[in-house]
Amino acid sequence: MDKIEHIGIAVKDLEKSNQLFASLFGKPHYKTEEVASEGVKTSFFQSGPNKIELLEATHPESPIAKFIEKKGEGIHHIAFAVTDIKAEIERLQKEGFVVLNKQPKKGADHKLVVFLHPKSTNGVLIELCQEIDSLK
Ligand SMILES: CC[C@H](C(=O)O)C(=O)SCCNC(=O)CCNC(=O)[C@H](O)C(C)(C)COP(=O)(O)OP(=O)(O)OC[C@H]1O[C@@H](n2cnc3c(N)ncnc32)[C@H](O)[C@@H]1OP(=O)(O)O
Ligand SMILES: [Co+2]
Repeated sequence: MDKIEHIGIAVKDLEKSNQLFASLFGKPHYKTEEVASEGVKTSFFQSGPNKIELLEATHPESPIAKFIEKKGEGIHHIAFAVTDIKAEIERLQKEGFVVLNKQPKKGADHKLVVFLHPKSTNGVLIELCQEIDSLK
């Protein structure tokens, strides 16, 4: 795992939170993207080398809707950049982590992604991301 790729924050109202974080960072988000397969609408902010991903649920069954129902708005996951997501899945399964999707799936911001169950990572939902362009 090379670096933190982004921190995901669950929000109820993406428009409102876009304004809030634009005033926090002093600049607007650089993109918004819907990921229908995840039931989310996202917006991304760049702050120096760091990225923040705001996520709003697009339907009640969305992981974000369930998270907010249970825990309210707040940090939802930490995503790490990896160079070989398939090798990482193998490695982490051998290490005993619970990989939620054995096949990488299309994420936002031009990435392939995998998630680890928070119960296997001290209660923090971990996402692994590989740039789609870097696929061998
Ligand atoms: C891919 C687009 C974008 C990107 O970056 O590219 C994204 O990041 S999309 C982000 C949204 N998608 C996901 O989160 C996919 C992975 N998540 C899941 O598969 C589920 O949310 C899962 C399995 C983590 C939980 O789903 P479940 O149906 O089991 O919900 P429960 O409420 O029953 O949760 C079980 C248990 O886990 C705790 N939990 C749930 N979410 C989180 C979280 N984000 N961080 C920490 N803990 C979490 C929840 O509190 C329950 O624990 P308990 O002690 O039983 O209360
Ligand atoms: Co994410």
